[in-house]
Amino acid sequence: MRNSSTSANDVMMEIEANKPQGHGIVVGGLSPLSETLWKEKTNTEFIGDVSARLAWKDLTVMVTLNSGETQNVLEGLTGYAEPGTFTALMGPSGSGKSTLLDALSGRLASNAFLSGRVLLNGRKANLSFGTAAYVTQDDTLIGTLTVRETISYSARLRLPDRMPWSEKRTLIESTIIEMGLQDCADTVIGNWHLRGISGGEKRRVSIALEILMRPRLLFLDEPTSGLDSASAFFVTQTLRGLSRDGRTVIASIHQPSSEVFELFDRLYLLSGGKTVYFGQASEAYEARFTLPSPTSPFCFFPSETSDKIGTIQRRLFFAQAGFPCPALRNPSDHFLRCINSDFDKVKATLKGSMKLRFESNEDPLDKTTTAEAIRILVDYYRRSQYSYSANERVEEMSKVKGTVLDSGGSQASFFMQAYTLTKRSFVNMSRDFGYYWLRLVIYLVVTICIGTIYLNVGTGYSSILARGACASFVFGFVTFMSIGGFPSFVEDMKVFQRERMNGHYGVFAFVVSNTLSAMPFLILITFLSGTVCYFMVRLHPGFTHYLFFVICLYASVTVVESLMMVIASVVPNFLMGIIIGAGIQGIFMLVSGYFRLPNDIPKPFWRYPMSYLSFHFWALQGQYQNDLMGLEFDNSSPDLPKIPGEFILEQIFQIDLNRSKWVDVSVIFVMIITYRIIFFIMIKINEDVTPWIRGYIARRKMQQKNGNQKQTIAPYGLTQSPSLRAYAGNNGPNSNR
Ligand SMILES: Nc1ncnc2c1ncn2[C@@H]1O[C@H](COP(=O)(O)OP(=O)(O)OP(=O)(O)O)[C@@H](O)[C@H]1O
Repeated sequence: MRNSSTSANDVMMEIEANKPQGHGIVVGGLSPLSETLWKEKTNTEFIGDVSARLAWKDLTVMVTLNSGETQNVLEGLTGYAEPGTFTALMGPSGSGKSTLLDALSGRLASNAFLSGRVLLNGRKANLSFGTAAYVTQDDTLIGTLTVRETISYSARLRLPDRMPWSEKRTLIESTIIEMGLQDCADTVIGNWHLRGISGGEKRRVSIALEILMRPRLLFLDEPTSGLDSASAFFVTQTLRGLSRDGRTVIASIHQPSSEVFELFDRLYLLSGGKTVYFGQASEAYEARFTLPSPTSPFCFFPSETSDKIGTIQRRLFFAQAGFPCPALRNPSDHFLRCINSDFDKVKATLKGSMKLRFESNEDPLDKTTTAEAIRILVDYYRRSQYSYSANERVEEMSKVKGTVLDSGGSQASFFMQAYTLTKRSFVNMSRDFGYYWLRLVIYLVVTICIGTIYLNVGTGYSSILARGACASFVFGFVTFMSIGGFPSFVEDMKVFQRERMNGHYGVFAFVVSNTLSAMPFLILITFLSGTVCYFMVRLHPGFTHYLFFVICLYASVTVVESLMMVIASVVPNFLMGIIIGAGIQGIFMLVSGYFRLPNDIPKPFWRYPMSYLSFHFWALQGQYQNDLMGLEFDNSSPDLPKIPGEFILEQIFQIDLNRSKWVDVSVIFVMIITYRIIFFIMIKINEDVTPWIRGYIARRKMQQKNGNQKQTIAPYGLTQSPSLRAYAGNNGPNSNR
């Protein structure tokens, strides 16, 4: 953990090749606003050329499968991405696009091992969650916030506290303009009951959040997936615009239209984890263009063609390799058609006239299998000028050592993070009808039902059991209904995970804000419904008795929420989470002392420790005392003396009267704090320990398999992917994570 006054050296790795001369004069590729931001961050007047030149050489990624078998997902990839360019990773499904993106951005899964070199500005890149921005495929945004609010909260969470609000606002507004979101800036993102912005706009909001800190390197996983062709074009055009601002943009793209394809600068085409093509996107297929001079160092065309200078029709990569793009076929469709082996299966299923049509086609691709086409293309690329020039350029780039700016992590203080998150969460809860408002309605309806059924319960003989049953229902079933908030918790966790992966704030700030923001709603719900229930049933009269009842109800509902948050941190699937939460609460209810009296509960396990772990048990113990103590009840016959509440408590409900009811409710508050601590620990375990254990298991399985087979599978030098711990430790300027 580092303290918040991050030194310039922590953030700016060294300036060698581009060392500025004089005082504060060199600003490479940064807009004035970005420059201000970086100056805040680096606390220095000197900023060298901070553009990101990424190169990778002989990159191999091997994954360990459950069986212990290993599989090479990427094999010996070499390539580069330069500032001011937009590089598209393309390939059929399963070709390794996402894995390449993850390998370059330091986000590989724990069972994945990497060999080869990834260099950022000539230095071994440690891009683990921070140096670059990464936009994932899912738009996990808060549906109730407007676009401007979403970006503003993100800015407050990450920009330094001491940065004036006017500057922050300029940054927010410039980001909105840069992403072309002006028209929908005040429209809500949208959720199940709020109609919001379109899919393409959502994607641009996700990108806006990541470019807010002005990263020099931007990774995007399938930014156009699920969008119609117009939205996909607009998103890609925006990405190209971002690259033109001196940024390095790399995106995996599945099946681009020809208009989208034209926007790519470089194309990295993958099949089965191997390079099929890497070079200018326009040079992959037949095109009309101007040849460079044969004496130019950038003239990489085959010698027999490089003697012509001028604008001519060229046969480029795919045509040279024997697979020209037929007229009227979208080039990207053609590339994927060439390298997607699923087409072999499609061809095999064709019969009759369809098959004949395929075989009589002029396209050479129809006369060979896709597997064979892939083999030819991979071999052709390996021996081509394209591969040669890529290797040369990577070598050149690895020799030039430059500045690496660390754009990740929040620069805001813990208090700013906690305050902003609490406010954002509160606003979301108050706007989302499904979060608490619906629950308030249901709670009121249910408590009115309870009130009418136990109306004015009195102190008759039969009311003894009725009071017990009423308390048991309120503190058992009514608190149980809090489980209904679980889907909202899961959504919160998704947003948290995305933001956390990109270093937007610390775990502690999230846990604190999550606790505080829900508090007013829970107080409102429990005090309103508790009041209805208390006065309709006419429980033990007196203000302290009323207060105890509602406080105990509040504590019980809050403890259920805290338990469900712990479950959400472990099981992020809402159906499974609800089932697990219901199961745990069912067990706790069983040992609460109502369905089986405390002394009758089997001692091992059920009485000790289960009943003591059950918050229902403590709530009932407290409420029984609160309700019965000091009252007198009619006996079964009018001739018999009245029964004191203390007698019922001790003899019938088996309550320990030596313990104050306030102690009982305090235990529930201790449980709330304990669950919140467990919640914090579970998040940390998920971030730090789980990937380590998974990696260890993967390594062990691989070693065992190697031992059994008496051969070495893992190539020498394979290293495991970095974990989130590395990210939090190295990149977060805030020590308060
Ligand atoms: N951590 C992992 N463990 C096991 N297999 C993996 C792992 N990561 C990737 N793979 C496998 O590697 C192959 C490539 O996966 P990857 O997600 O990179 O492909 P992709 O080209 O992005 O596919 P898509 O377009 O469908 O997202 C797949 O067969 C996938 O199952």
